Amino acid sequence: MAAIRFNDINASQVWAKLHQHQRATRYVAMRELFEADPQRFERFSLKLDGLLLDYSKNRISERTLELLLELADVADLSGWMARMRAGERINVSENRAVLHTALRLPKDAVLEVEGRNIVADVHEELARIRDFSRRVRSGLWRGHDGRAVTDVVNLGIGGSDLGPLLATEALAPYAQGGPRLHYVSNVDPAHLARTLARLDPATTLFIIASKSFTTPETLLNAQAARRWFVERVSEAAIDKHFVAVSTNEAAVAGFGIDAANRFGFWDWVGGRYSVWSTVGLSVMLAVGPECFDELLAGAHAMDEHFFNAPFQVNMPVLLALIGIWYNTFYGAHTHAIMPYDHGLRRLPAHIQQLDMESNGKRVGRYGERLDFDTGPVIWGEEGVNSQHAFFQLLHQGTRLVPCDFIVPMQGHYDASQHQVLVANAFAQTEALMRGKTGTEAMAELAGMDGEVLDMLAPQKTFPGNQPSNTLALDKVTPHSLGMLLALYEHKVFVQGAIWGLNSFDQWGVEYGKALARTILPELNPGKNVGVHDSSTTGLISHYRQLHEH
Ligand SMILES: O=P(O)(O)OC[C@H]1O[C@H](O)[C@H](O)[C@@H](O)[C@@H]1O
Repeated sequence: MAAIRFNDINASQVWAKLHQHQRATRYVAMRELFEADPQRFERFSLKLDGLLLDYSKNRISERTLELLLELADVADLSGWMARMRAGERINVSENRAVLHTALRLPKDAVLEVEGRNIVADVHEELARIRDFSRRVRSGLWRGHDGRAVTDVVNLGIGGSDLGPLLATEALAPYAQGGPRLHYVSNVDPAHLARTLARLDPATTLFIIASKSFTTPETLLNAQAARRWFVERVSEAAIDKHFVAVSTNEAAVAGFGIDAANRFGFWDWVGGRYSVWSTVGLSVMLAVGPECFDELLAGAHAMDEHFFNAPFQVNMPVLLALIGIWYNTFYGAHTHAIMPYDHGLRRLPAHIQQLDMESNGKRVGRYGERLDFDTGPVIWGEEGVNSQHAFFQLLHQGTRLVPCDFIVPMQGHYDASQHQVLVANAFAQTEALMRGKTGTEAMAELAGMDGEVLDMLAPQKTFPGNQPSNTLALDKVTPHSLGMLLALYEHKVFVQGAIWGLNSFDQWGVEYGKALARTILPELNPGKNVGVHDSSTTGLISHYRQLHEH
């Protein structure tokens, strides 16, 4: 089928067919689909290495998938995949290639982009952070007074914080004597102050992680950390305690960091896709280069699967299509992510940035206004805790909330207690799917007085039909974590490609940066306040009044 040149995917026949199909099937209960087909799990699940994707608890049939796969063809998904993989400048608004997949290519691979084998560049920087990490972890790298590093503070925000923080926490069981890691992202001085209060400058290493090296939050924290260090030690010792990860060589030098202490990457790595680059230095320091290599290998295994598996057995493609089914055709506004693993508790935050910054767009890649809903609101919390917080709404609220359950089959700690975690996850997906009918609720209340029964039965009824995917990892290892994160990256890519938008810019965030710049000087008593709405003006003067006394 010929690809659509301009983004009128919603004018395609298959788009209309999907709407029609949704209208015709929307009242089908998943529990009936399971009853009618004992093979449903086998037909709607996939395995890849240590990862099982069960997507059978969705409001889908073979026909639904057939139509969704047709949609992927009409949107020229395979063309967009090939363009990304080859390094074409598909991030059109910033005129950049999108090559985070190149960061996990093995050393002997070759990827020529605009006349240069970028795999060699990638492995050169990787070798540098491996060498640095080994020296720090083994104690060869010493602070100004000869002591080894015990604590590392990563100063970064957004993609320069969330991915590394998540990976460090998820892989904590692999740390084996590495330094303690701390992540400071917020410009709220409390974040840095509380972290530094526990640290000894002589045994602390700071990583300033900023792709652009212009992000105000990170630079303010970096300057404050530098002041804290210089006051307690000396300017001359900075070289032993500050390193930077950035694409901006000049700004790093301007900050006073030696070229030997700068680890680079490239403009074709988006911030939210950068944990695989030298931005992952903090992860490598925490768990060691061998584990980091395994993380990369896991992501590469997912890349190979994504680029090569037929779409009907392709995990990221299926997750993306099912997401589009609810988002676009059911009008579901949100998507919840529940990791049943304490180490993965920051996964929802990472996916939130990955997905919402990538696909939170109302304009297509050609600049045209999109006439349909795009990226959903991503939210979530670690499993079990979330059951005691917001699952009530999932079970009995009025909203359709598609969910992902991420469940390791094996934990790193007490096995029998871990089993309770797994049982909870499975039980929730079952209950959300099955629900409890009015008749079932009545049967449970048998023997009760009629009026009480009429009042109670509806309240003890659960509509069910709440869809979920379960991602069952054998265990959270560097390899399976790499696979999991790459799976979500590609899911987001597929959705963006089908909706026809550029998943790789973030003008809304850039706009936010400019806004604070205007108001900051106006907060100072005596300074002119420009024209704002009465609310903003009122808030500014409220602040000033409090600071005048
Ligand atoms: O790494 P930096 O250049 O400091 O950017 C940090 C973050 O800044 C903004 O929030 C961008 O939208 C993110 O994508 C980016 O990860």
